Amino acid sequence: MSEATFSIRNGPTFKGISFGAEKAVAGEAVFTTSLVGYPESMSDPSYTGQILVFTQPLIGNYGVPSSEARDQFNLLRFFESPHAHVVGIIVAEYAYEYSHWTAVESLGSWCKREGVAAVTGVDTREVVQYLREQGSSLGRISIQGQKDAEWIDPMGVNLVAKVTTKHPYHVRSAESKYNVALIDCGVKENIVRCLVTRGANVTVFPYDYKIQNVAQQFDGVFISNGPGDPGSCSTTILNLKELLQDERLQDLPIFGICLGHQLLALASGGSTHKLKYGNRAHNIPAMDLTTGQCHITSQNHGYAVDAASLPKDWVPFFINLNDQSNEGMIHAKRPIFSTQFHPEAKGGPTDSAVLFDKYFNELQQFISKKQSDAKLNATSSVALKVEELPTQRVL
Ligand SMILES: NC(=O)CC[C@H](N)C(=O)O
Repeated sequence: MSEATFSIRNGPTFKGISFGAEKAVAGEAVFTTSLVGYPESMSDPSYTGQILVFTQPLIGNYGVPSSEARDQFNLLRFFESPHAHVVGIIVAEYAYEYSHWTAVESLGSWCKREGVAAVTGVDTREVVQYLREQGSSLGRISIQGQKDAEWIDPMGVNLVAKVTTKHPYHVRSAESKYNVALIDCGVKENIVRCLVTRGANVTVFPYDYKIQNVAQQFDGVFISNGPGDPGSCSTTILNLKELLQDERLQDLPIFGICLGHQLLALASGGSTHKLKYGNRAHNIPAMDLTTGQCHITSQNHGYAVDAASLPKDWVPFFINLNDQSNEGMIHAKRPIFSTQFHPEAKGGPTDSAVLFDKYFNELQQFISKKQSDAKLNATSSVALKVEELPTQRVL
């Protein structure tokens, strides 16, 4: 066990003990107030390049489940992607002893295998007070006796290109009632699961795939979560712009989550901005502006859509009841909507799973319309043989 320090650029330094990979790392320091779900958060590709500070003081007490176990759809049973994406974690008290029926190893041993630096013994209350005042900052973890890592701002890097599947893959549902094209900007496994368990075969495409060329083969398009600044995803934004403008696809259902929401807003002519310190928690209240109902939501984002920038025909769908930031948008005439929060949860509450049901109602209506409308039955410009694709993400 080595001594380690966590430093914030132009800010304080905290001394602690390393319990993960003994490796000097640097990234953006952000905090989450979620109480559980560290395997899910750390394997969520949206955290790529970040040092995650947990405000929950005791972390590691239920160990880490198998990162290989898969369900009947060949999806990872316990993780949101096959690997950890945070570069480091900071905790107040690491639980060296762990116990849970799903645990196969300790958090420390998983961090070591995954190359994630981990520091315990830090006053995380003080870290968060600093980050709340100063805003998200660059951070680094140093290990005694090792050279420090250079400061890195991951937001200046095309992180989506790092985490997207390298080739299209196909996940088959039991019923095969619908066919959904998913744009993978760093998709969480449970988003794919929420689609296949409702009867959709899901074809997952790399983030820069010309989705507009194959969209006619599908009953709906889905845009995933993902890391980094939405503004740096220009290829996806251009593809989405063409998709939205295609006359033949005006009835195509589209659903976007988190980065997917931000990209849809940018492709429609709206704008985004960086929040002071972001929203990362599993209990953030978001109000549905169409019903007045409040959903308790799972969140992990540093950017937000400017509601006032939304062009004509788009209306805010949800609003954050803590900071009043935009939490979603809905098209006034077309079956398109998106949310900043995570209706798929993992971790977090499932209050908003109903939004997947809304999407599936729209897929069903689209299929019925296609059957009675010859124009929409036009064949796609690129014939894609989904049966020949691999069945899991290509790293
Ligand atoms: N979870 C996400 O998709 C995050 C979106 C984006 N990277 C942000 O930080 O705002």
